[in-house]
Amino acid sequence: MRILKSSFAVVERRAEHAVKFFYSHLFWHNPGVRDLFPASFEDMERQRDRLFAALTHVIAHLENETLVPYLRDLGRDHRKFLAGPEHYAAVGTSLIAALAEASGSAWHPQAEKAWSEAYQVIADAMMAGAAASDDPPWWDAEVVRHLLYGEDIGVLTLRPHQHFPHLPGQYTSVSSDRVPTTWRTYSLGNAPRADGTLDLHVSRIEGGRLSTALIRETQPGDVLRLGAAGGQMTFRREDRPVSFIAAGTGWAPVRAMLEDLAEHPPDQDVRLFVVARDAAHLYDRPLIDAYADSLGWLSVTYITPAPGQHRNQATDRLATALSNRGLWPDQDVYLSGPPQFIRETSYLLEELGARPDRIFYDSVPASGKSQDDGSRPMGFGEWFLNRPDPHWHNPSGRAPREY
Ligand SMILES: NC(=O)C1=CN([C@@H]2O[C@H](COP(=O)(O)OP(=O)(O)OC[C@H]3O[C@@H](n4cnc5c(N)ncnc54)[C@H](O)[C@@H]3O)[C@@H](O)[C@H]2O)C=CC1
Repeated sequence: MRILKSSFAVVERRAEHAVKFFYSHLFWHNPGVRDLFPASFEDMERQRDRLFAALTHVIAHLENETLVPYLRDLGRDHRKFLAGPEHYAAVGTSLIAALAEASGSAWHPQAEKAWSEAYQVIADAMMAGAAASDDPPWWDAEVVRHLLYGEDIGVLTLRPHQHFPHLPGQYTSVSSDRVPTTWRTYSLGNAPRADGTLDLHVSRIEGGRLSTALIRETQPGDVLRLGAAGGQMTFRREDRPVSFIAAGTGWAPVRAMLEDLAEHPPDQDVRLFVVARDAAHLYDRPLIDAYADSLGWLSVTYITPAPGQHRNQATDRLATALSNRGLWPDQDVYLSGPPQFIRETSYLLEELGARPDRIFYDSVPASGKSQDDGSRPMGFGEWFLNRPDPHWHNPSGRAPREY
C-alpha cells in the first residue's frame, strides 16, 4: 500500500504525460483495441480524464471496503465497451509501462512488483464482476416517441427490449450507432412505468455530437444502447422538509422523483425551484402547474433571467430567491443541472445554513464538451489546481445490488 501511494504521488505530478503514454502504448501494441475507443479528439481527452479519475479513486480507496464492490460494478459496466479478458491483460502491460515512464528514476523493482500485483487484483475483481452479472452488457431500447420543444430540447421515449431496472432520480449512459463508441450520461425523466418505457430529456449542445444526433437525426424506430442505471440522487424518505432545485434538463431526475412522490405522497412539504434560460425552456411547465394545483404539499417557484440578461443570470436570481427562504438547516435538498450551477448553488446553500450531508446531487458531466465552457482542454497545471468532476459514469450506488 505504502509503495503504491508514494509511487502514485510521483506519477500524479506527471499525470497528463502518463495517461498519454498509456494510450499510445496500448494502441501501438494492440492496434485492434483502438476501435473500441472514441474516434474524436475531444472524446479521447474525456477518456483520459476518466481513466485518471478511476485510478485516483482506486488509490484513494485502497484500504476501503467499498473498493471491491466498486471494481465489480465497473467490470460489469465495462462489458458494454466490449472489454474482454485479453483487453485487461493488454491494459495491465501498458499501465505498468506508463507508470514506469512517468516515474523516471523513482521507478524501482519493488514498485513494479507492487503495481503488477495491485493491477491483477483490480482486473480480477472487474472480470469477476463482469462474469457474475445477470444483467445484459447493455440494453437495446427502441425510440417510440420523439418530442421536440423548440429547436434544441427533446424528450425521447424509449422502450427497452428487456426489463431495465432503475430508481427515480437515476441516470443511464446512452450510445447511438449514429455516433459509434460515444457514450453520454442522461438522467431518466420518469419513475418506473408499468410498460417499462423511459424518457430521456436532451438539451442539444453546440458541437455535441451525440446530443445533436439525438435531437436532429434520431427517429422513432431507431435503437439506442443503454448502460445500467446508476447514481446516488434518489429520494430519501426522512422526517424533514424537502427542496428540489433543477436547472434546464436537470429537471428530468426531479420529475422522476416527483412522479414517484405524487403516487406515494410525502409527510413533509416539498418546495420546487425550476430554473431555465428563458420561458420557452420551461418545457414541462404544464405538468408542473398541474402538480402545483393538485398536490397540496408542493409549492413551485419558476426562475428565468430578467429580460435581456444572459441565461446564467437566472442563477443569480435563484440565489436571491433561496436567500429569501429560510429553513435551510432543516431541509434535505436535491440539486440537478449543469455542473457549474450545482457547484455554485451547493456552495450558496451551505452559506445559508444547509447541511452538506443533506445536499444531494450527482456529478453528471455536461454532455458534448470536455469542459463546462467548451473551451480548449486544460493544461496539466490547471487540471491539477482545478480538477474537473470526474467524467466517468460512477457505476456504484445502483440499487438493488445483487452480490
Ligand atoms: N442529475 C443532474 O445533475 C443532471 C444534470 N444535467 C445537466 O444539466 C445541463 C442542462 O443543460 P441545459 O438544459 O442546456 O441548461 P442551460 O444551459 O439552459 O442552463 C439552465 C440554467 O442553468 C444555469 N447555468 C447554466 N450554466 C451555468 C453556469 N456555468 N454557471 C451558473 N449557472 C449556470 C443558468 O441559470 C441557466 O439558465 C447539462 O449540462 C446536463 O449535463 C442534466 C440532467 C440531470
